Amino acid sequence: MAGEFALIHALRAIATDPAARALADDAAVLAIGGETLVLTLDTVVESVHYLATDPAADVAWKLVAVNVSDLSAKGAIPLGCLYSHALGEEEWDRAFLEGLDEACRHFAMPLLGGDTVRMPEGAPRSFSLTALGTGPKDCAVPSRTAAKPRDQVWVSGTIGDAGLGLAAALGTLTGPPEHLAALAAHYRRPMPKPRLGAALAPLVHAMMDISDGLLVDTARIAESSGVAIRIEAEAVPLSLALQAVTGGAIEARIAAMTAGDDYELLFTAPPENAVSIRETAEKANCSVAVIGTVDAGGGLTLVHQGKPLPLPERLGYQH
Ligand SMILES: Nc1ncnc2c1ncn2[C@@H]1O[C@H](COP(=O)(O)OP(=O)(O)O)[C@@H](O)[C@H]1O
Ligand SMILES: Cc1ncc(C[n+]2csc(CCOP(=O)(O)OP(=O)(O)O)c2C)c(N)n1
Ligand SMILES: [Mg+2]
Repeated sequence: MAGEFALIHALRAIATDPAARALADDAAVLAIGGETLVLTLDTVVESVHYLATDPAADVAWKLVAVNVSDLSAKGAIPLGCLYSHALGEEEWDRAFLEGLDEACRHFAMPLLGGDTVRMPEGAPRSFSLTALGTGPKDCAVPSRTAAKPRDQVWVSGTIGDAGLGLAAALGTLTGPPEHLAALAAHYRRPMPKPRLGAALAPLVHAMMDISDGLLVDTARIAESSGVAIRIEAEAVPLSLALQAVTGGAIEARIAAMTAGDDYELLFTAPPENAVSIRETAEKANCSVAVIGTVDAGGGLTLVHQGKPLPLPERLGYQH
């Protein structure tokens, strides 16, 4: 099979239960009695999702955070998690558990169980986590399929920090040490926002988290929803650290929009909800920005200072 896309396509014939959302969403959505259970599973693999040199506690944090990010995008509040641990060196494993404990406490997601295995000598390690959350009570669980013409496109936080943070962690980026440290922290310790996601759920049409890259994930909403989306490159929020290190020119913006590992929320909402969205974000102490618009039609277009900008060859990360 050619890769991630082909495999997931083939799996759709098996995962026909409506709760699977046709394997076209961030999480499964299972109605149980009057409640909605939201379920997701993400894995981190050495040398693919984290560096062997990353501190063990940060690897555990990332494992928890990438899963909480999927719950957040569905407006779900964490309920608990199960994880699978590949045994390693004793000290490293101990530090990993400290990070796991810290992250589970931070996101109020108790560890409920899991599994432990040993990989063959020398094999890279991987850690999987299944997160469960409770979906919103008074509205539908936001999907990738509900963007509508006239919607505004929004993102939370800033984009591209983790991508540069990887370069900082690899030592291939130069700049003021405090900025490099801030960028590396974005890479190692993503900060998803479950309270913001839950508060936004009633106000949005489509919502997902950005894991593979802003452009590719926006293209996924456009395709799933059967709409056209136009992104204004200059409206994409960039951190001061990213601007200071890169200068913030259009090439750096494009790199930020395609790097991935952001774990921010990407959502569309009707313009009449804009004031409530800004108030909601302020209450949650989070920043949000309008970066584009939804129209009838299909596909993704990029605009820079009013002029069309050709899409980069690579819109984001692909396995
Ligand atoms: N091995 C698998 N078995 C079943 N479903 C899968 C598998 N791999 C991916 N999926 C599903 O495919 C969809 C897209 O996957 P992915 O890109 O990993 O989602 P996300 O970015 O939200 O973590 C999701 O619905 C996910 O549950
Ligand atoms: C060592 C290393 N190289 C490259 C990356 C970049 N990267 C790897 S996977 C990924 C996308 C997110 O991972 P994925 O498994 O696709 O998560 P999902 O989309 O399922 O949430 C990115 C941006 C990284 N995080 N670490
Ligand atoms: Mg992915």
